[in-house]
Amino acid sequence: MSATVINGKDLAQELRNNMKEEVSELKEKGIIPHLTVILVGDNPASKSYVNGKKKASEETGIVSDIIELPVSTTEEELLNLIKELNQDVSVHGILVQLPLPEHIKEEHIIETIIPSKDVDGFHPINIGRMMTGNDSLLPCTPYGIVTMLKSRNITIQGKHAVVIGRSNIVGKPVGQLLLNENATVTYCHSKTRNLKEHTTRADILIVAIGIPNVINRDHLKQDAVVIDVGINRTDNGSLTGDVDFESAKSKASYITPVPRGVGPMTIAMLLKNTIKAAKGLSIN
Ligand SMILES: NC(=O)C1=CN([C@@H]2O[C@H](COP(=O)(O)OP(=O)(O)OC[C@H]3O[C@@H](n4cnc5c(N)ncnc54)[C@H](OP(=O)(O)O)[C@@H]3O)[C@@H](O)[C@H]2O)C=CC1
Ligand SMILES: Nc1nc(=O)c2c([nH]1)NC[C@@H]1CN(c3ccc(C(=O)N[C@@H](CCC(=O)O)C(=O)O)cc3)C=[N+]21
Repeated sequence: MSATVINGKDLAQELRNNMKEEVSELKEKGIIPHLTVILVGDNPASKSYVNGKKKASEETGIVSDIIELPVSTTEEELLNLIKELNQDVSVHGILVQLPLPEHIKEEHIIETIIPSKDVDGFHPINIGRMMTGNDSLLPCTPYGIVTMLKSRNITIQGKHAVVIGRSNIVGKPVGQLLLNENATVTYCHSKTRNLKEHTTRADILIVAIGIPNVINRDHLKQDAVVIDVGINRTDNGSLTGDVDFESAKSKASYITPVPRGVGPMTIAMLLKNTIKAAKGLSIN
């Protein structure tokens, strides 16, 4: 038996097709959904992600602009730009691409974005609302993962979900969303002892580490659902996940590939959040 592959690229395309209609309905009411992405410095990987976001936005009719700033930009300058965008009624979503140069404190930036325009879902207000189960803009990668599971009617309730990774942008919030969906959640990280003892108990295994191919079939329970969040660039320039795909595929029931897995879903959820922000659905 070999796992069913959940193709995030195709699902993201399907979602974008549906969003096109929603965007044209908004436009008829005079609302043009508008996302502004800020990129500080010239990290090539960040540039490539940001361009992917712009392309996907435009496909759905969302207006998207990229503000590119030099690496020498001060924290104060960036904060002032965000405050201007917070006030600009034509802008519905603000995304500051991470990571930022070392002299800029990420939390200062994230906390300055008005929660109603925080389409990344990283502001403590949005995180807090997610934790309390209230309406919020959800972090895009976790939201994309839950959407992928639901698209295949994979039951989350009552399942044991094991998350490897506890970053603020992926690991922690994906565990919280799965808990909100009534999973029993275990978090693992770099200090976890006997990782395999935990992972082999997972019905759903979420891998968000950032080390190529460290998880393989020996880490899995038979027929586990495996979601690979990792994006690692190999020496020959291609992308690979944190999961050894061929090995894991031979034991899993469902698996996501890299590329064409979680990555495109992250962008689709960003667009969804931008539309939600444009509708003014989040009360901040
Ligand atoms: N597909 C997508 O849309 C996205 C993909 N990514 C990718 O996902 C991966 C993770 O990203 P991110 O969460 O930002 O990364 P971070 O580096 O912030 O976090 C990595 C996590 O993995 C844990 N970890 C590291 N080594 C091990 C190990 N040997 N065993 C178990 N746990 C370990 C760390 O533990 P500790 O906390 O103890 O240090 C940490 O919690 C990266 O490859 C990134 O590129 C990220 C965002 C979006
Ligand atoms: N403020 C902020 N928000 C983010 O959401 C954010 C960020 N900063 N910093 C970096 C990470 C990473 N991330 C990805 C999004 C899409 C793909 C994606 O679409 N990947 C394609 C491949 C793209 C390619 O070929 O380069 C795929 O996996 O198929 C990957 C990674 C968002 N991030």
